[in-house]
Amino acid sequence: MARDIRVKICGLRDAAAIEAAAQAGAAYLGFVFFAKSPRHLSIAEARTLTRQVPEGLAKVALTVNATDAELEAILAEVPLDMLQLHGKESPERVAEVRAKFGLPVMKAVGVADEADLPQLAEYGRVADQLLVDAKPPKDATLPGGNGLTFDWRLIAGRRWPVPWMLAGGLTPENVATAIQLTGARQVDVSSGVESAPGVKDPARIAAFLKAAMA
Ligand SMILES: O=C(O)c1ccccc1NCC(=O)[C@H](O)[C@H](O)COP(=O)(O)O
Repeated sequence: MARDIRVKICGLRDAAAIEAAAQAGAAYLGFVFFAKSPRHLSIAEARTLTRQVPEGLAKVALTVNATDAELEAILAEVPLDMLQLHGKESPERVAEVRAKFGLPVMKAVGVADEADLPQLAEYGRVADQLLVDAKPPKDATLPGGNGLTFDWRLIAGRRWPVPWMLAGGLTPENVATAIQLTGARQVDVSSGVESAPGVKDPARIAAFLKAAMA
């Protein structure tokens, strides 16, 4: 029987990948606004690309410590359904962005060990959703999209007051095990469905969705 799992494909940069994700049943598409990322889109590129997203898929803007002015500039041009805050935004900043911009906010929290878990409860009080991601290494250039997993047993059976999504090093090969171990109802992937950094592979996108939902 098919599982009712909602999948987010993050870091989309081309129409073929959007089509593959939509056809295979993705629920969310992520667009990265972070200049250091190989998945970065300019506002003009994002405006063009988001026009190709079929009705019903949630378009998520991923930002890192963005200022109000940066968020305003994105939202003035690009039709979006959710903001993903993937930097060091405090719980107060999450609440402020949510109130100011009127969109649901998903806060990413990096997990490496037990000590990282209280943050999830804290952000769960102010965000609409949580992205439970692998913590980036100290010397990483990117705060996410690094293709690293964390010990899924750390969050097995844990629940937070808002919906949450599992991320970090997921692939078509390991996503079913990750879902089984953690009880996640939503999963997110970026580098695990790429053929090179920033280059999405439509076949791997389809395989990921199939494995997540099987
Ligand atoms: O993907 C990026 O380039 C990125 C850049 C800056 C901040 C966050 C970024 N990605 C965040 C995501 O939501 C990824 O999908 C998530 O971290 C999982 O990535 P991966 O381990 O590559 O599947």
